[in-house]
Amino acid sequence: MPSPDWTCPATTEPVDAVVDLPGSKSLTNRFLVLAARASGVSRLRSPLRSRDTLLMVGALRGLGAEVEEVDGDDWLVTPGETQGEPLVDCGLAGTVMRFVPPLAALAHGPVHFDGDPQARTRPMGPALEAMRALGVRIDDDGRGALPFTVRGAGSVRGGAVTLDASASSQFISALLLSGPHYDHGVTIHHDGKPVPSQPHIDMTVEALRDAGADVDDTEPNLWRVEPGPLNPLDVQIEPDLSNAAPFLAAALVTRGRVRVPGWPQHTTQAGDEIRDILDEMGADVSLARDGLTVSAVDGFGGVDVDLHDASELTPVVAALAALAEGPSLIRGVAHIRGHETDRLAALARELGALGAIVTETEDGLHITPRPLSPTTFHTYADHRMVMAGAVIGLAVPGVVVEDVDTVAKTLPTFTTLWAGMLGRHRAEGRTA
Ligand SMILES: O=C(O)C1=C[C@@H](OP(=O)(O)O)[C@@H](O)[C@H](O)C1
Ligand SMILES: C=C(OP(=O)(O)O)C(=O)O
Repeated sequence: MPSPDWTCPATTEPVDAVVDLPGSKSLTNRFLVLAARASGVSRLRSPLRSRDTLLMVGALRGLGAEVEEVDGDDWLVTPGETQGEPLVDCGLAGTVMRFVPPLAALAHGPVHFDGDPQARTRPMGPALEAMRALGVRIDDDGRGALPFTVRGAGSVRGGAVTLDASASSQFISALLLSGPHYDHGVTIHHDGKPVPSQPHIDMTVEALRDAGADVDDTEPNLWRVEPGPLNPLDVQIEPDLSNAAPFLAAALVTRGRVRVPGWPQHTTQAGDEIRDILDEMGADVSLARDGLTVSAVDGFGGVDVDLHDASELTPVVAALAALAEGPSLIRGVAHIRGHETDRLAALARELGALGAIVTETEDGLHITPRPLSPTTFHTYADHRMVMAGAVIGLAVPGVVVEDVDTVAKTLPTFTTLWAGMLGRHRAEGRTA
């Protein structure tokens, strides 16, 4: 059932706000997976609580781990053995549908996987084939997608495998995260068009090393993780930088100022690229000890940007592009047709309906701004479409974002934070 529509708050005032963002989805879900089979109890400090991370918690509990809330803000993760025949609900979470099956292969018995209707069309084929090549039995209906059953045999041979990860970096991250538990570890060779989202693979490698794993990523398109136990973790989760993007974009749209405290000086989060993009569009961007501050006094221009490494940013950058003073070209993101929805088609349709001239290219979008008129902004179960609609709605009074709660995939508090940023401390505008 779709959730309520949301009339986006518009403003003619410059925003001047400090926005505290909850933790990173990608970091939270990696550390959860590593902790679920570590050699002791791990502590995740300030993890993200959102649909994707709670689905991950549910999946790992199904596989026998305990996840317990402590001190109001942290999670303690205690590894355990799988009981029964769990059904893992992946929702629409790429991290759950890709990261959990290689772990489930270590269970003693079958583990079933399914998810939202849209999840059944997200690419999984190369990941399933690679697992089979490493010795895992999987039953599926031959489409290379959810639903499927992993027939856990208590151990996995592992070893070397070649796969095409051009549809998603998560295929590589998934095998690496469970590889230390395989008899021969895992050596992954990518063969195909360039792998997207390199920072997310770097994040996986760094998280594995935090847990004491021996990983070799020195050669392009080749990754090796040695077999061996993982140490328990005690980690502070960074704020989610991709979720920060719409708030920072608001500084440009309103000619205001937004600060996000806790912005890391060093990070593997792909969302960090938003700093360069906003700078190129004409914002003042400064990273200091008190966080990242973005401000703007004048209008802002379009960009020509390759988002292959940071494709999560596409919806918000496209929304900004539709409000910019010149045309933009977003390149390198053909694979986001397989994200929560076909994001290129969705953005072309929705920004086009508002009045922008948007052309889909083979690997991106060409956006020419035009005066925009309010309409219903459809979101296609995509949290980042909600964020894109909100950015447009700041400058175009009357934009209605459909199914707003879909944003809970990574940021359940989005509308509250948005209202707070605008100095209106309640989730405004619900019409149903
Ligand atoms: O590993 C991760 O946490 C992610 C990797 C990326 O996936 P793709 O490589 O499929 O784009 C990114 O877009 C997604 O939001 C999160
Ligand atoms: C693509 C995304 O998510 P997922 O982890 O489900 O792939 C995203 O958050 O933009």
